[in-house]
Amino acid sequence: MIEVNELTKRYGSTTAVNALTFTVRPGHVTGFLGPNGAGKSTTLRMILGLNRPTSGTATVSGRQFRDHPRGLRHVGALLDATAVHGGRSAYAHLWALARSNRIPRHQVDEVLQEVGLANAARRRIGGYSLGMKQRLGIATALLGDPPVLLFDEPLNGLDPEGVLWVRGLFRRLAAEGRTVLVSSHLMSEMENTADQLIVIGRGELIAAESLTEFAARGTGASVTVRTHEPDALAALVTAHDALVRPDGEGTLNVAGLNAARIGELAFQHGIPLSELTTRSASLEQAFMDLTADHVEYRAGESR
Ligand SMILES: Nc1ncnc2c1ncn2[C@@H]1O[C@H](COP(=O)(O)OP(=O)(O)OP(=O)(O)O)[C@@H](O)[C@H]1O
Repeated sequence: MIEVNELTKRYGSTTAVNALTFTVRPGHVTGFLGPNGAGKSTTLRMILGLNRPTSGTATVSGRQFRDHPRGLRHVGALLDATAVHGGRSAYAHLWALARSNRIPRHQVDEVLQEVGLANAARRRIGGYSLGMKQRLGIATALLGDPPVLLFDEPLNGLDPEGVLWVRGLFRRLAAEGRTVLVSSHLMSEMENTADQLIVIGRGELIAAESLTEFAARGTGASVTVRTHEPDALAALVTAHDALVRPDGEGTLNVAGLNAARIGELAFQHGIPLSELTTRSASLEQAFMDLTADHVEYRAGESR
């Protein structure tokens, strides 16, 4: 369990994290989402005791990280996969960490096997691709077999097979009863990865709910209607307060009325329809709508 309470971090006049409060429960993969600069990495670093909060607290299994004697056996984390000594081999890197955390050697072999790096373990990390470095970062997080795991943008640089593997791994770790927190700035990465979401923007909490609840927000759903009498249908639904946008030959995009009501109106007025399809807004769109007021940088605008 991770508990963040009124957590705040200021850098001079910049408030990176502002009175953030949330709980991450075991047994779930929790997505930690927010646009670039929202404060995700700063929050993760405070949970890990790497940054000191200006105020508030962050605890893991009820204790602040710096008070915990078990190190990597307490929390495993992947923060920046490229921040490793390029001259060492993956094996040497993991074995050094294992020794200093009193982790038995066989766990080095096990995690290398788990992440698919067993055959590359003796090669210099400097020659690794970004995807291989991400796998090594995940191996490092798993090394101490910890009950709580944090991953900052772990899908960066992974190929599609790697993404599928990571999703399966996270689900398995959660099913084992561990607490798994995964950050991303892309909803599309989280919708098949996480079952719980914490959404932040400009350092503040925007939403903490299940993916199902998030999807049910259903902002911006519209209906695509095809007919050979588009003008008559457009006039009809507009008279019932719908918004209509032509969408190609004989096709209208209608917002503000549901498909059942549009079908009923068309039937009553003798307008034949050849298509009537509800298009729910994508989760990505719902995420963008939700965080629109909290985006620090936006194309074509100065701050
Ligand atoms: N060491 C620092 N000194 C000054 N400002 C900082 C520092 N670290 C972070 N910030 C600022 O704090 C805010 C939050 O940054 P943070 O890296 O935590 O966001 P993020 O959500 O992880 O973003 P990204 O998805 O781009 O990694 C940003 O405005 C950033 O510029």
